[in-house]
Amino acid sequence: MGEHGIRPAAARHGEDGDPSGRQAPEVVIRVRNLKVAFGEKVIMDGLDLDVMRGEILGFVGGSGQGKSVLTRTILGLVRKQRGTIDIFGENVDRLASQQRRRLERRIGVMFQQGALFSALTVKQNIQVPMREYLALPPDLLDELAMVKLDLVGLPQDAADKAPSELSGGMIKRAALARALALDPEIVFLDEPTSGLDPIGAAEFDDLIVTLKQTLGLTVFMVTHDLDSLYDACDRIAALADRKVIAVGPLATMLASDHPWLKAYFGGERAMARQPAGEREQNG
Ligand SMILES: Nc1ncnc2c1ncn2[C@@H]1O[C@H](COP(=O)(O)OP(=O)(O)OP(=O)(O)O)[C@@H](O)[C@H]1O
Repeated sequence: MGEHGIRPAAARHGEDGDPSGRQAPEVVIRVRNLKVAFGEKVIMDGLDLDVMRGEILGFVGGSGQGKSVLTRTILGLVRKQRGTIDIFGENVDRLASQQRRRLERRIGVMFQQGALFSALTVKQNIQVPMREYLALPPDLLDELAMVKLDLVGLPQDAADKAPSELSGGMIKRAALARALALDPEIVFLDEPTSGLDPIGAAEFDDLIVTLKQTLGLTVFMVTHDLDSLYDACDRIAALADRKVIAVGPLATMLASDHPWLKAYFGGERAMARQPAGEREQNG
């Protein structure tokens, strides 16, 4: 265990003892037997989920099933009734406030619709987490914000614009830049491509895949977007009946007998995405 209770990345490598040199995939988020309820209304009960380092996990489920609630529970924004949540191998309930703060720095979040502060410029928005967690002089903060803009493919002149002056796609990118402000290891994206046209959505998916490949980012992405599930996600987890009912690569979803998954991945839009051979097998 590291000095502060959260192990540094280097210490995690080479400790699984596989003589072939292969490492077992590292679980960075482990949720077990989770129960969340609002009063009498139980949203999830007995929910288990693992998120692996370096993967893009797509999280799907019908509207109102609790995808956002699960995200917010993992982030510590919603109280759970039961269960454990380990992040980077640490039970989040046992973290002292200093450790909790260090953990927060390792996680970036992009809420639905971008949720930028409308009174701040793009640059100031990106600097919000930096100001909260880093004590850096203003010129260095400016430089860092420019690096983040570049990372998400926004032009430098977007820095001094207000969110209201940006297109939908640019807002998403600015929000992603803010989520990446502290060089997190995990990012949570809540419906990142909603409201984008298909080309903008595909470009955003490509960006996420590139960031995963270049930064080794782990991505937890709540999405309804079939294209993202097909093109960007390494694995998919499906929420229904208050639990994760299936988790695995796309093939696992396509092979599932669960009625919701059959309807979702076997619907007309989904079938149009599949190559003819797969369509026959799954139809
Ligand atoms: N703070 C809260 N108090 C009471 N009920 C809540 C609260 N937050 C969420 N809920 C309820 O929890 C359920 C799950 O909501 P959630 O937003 O997680 O669904 P979702 O799967 O993300 O849906 P969508 O795909 O439509 O965004 C809903 O019935 C919602 O009304």
